[in-house]
Amino acid sequence: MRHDLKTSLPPGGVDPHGLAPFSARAGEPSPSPVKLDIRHVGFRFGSTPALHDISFPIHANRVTALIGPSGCGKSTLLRVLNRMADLYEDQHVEGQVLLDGQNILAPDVDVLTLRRRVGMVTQKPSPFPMSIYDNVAIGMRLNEELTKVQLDQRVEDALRRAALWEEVGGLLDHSALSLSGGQQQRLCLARTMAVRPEVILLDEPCSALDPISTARIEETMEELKSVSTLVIVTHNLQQAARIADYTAFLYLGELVEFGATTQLFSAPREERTLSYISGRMG
Ligand SMILES: Nc1ncnc2c1ncn2[C@@H]1O[C@H](COP(=O)(O)OP(=O)(O)OP(=O)(O)O)[C@@H](O)[C@H]1O
Repeated sequence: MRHDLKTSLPPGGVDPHGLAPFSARAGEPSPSPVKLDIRHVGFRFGSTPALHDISFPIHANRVTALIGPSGCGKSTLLRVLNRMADLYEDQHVEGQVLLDGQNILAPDVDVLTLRRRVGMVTQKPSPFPMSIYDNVAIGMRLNEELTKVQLDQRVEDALRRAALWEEVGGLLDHSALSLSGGQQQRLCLARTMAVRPEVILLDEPCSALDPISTARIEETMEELKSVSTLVIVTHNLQQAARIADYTAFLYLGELVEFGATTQLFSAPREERTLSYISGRMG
């Protein structure tokens, strides 16, 4: 059942800690085509269901946030979007995900090509056991013909966008495994951005970052929108309200509500969304 909850929230939405209203983005996002169309997606680990009949659009050159309590299926849905979920044993997926109109869940899709178009930054950083430079350069070396100068420039650009250049610019030949957890997280972000995917999936990309690095990554996401489509899983509702154009709220594997972030945080249509964003659930 739908409720009009408009009158129960302050303008801009509520803070789960009761500190201040969310500083939600102003106004509705301007229209843009659908890049990924999620249609009736279901997912099971063996006989255990994790996603039920999820349908919503991911708009091109916009940021879409996936929010919801722990275990509601956010990461699983993200992994379906570039077929990383294929790597689970005994997994069952149903429905369709159309990327520019083509169903990426079809069995004949080349997943390596798909993952070049739809890149992912996982929740747990996974740097390769090689130098910092090679970690960022590896995807470009495999996919593009670049001169050394071009490669150096792209590595620097990706590390700058990931707010890591100032810390590692002089240590590019050091092992990536010598970096701290937060630095490794930013390195993996640089590695994904360096190959310029059309869609970037980010699973809690700021979970190990300090506020300054978080702010820089949020600026980068804003910049990346001109060339990419972004989907971000975040537990930080303030962050979703700040950076996302659209937000999807999942609960127990179901999509409860999808809409423009401004609307979802200031005038949620569903009682469960209100409970979650006001800190009464989750
Ligand atoms: N490899 C797996 N095998 C079996 N069940 C799994 C597996 N991975 C996740 N699950 C289950 O699927 C459901 C969704 O998990 P998922 O990691 O997608 O949730 P989430 O919303 O991303 O959680 P969190 O916010 O804690 O990261 C949970 O019930 C989880 O226990």
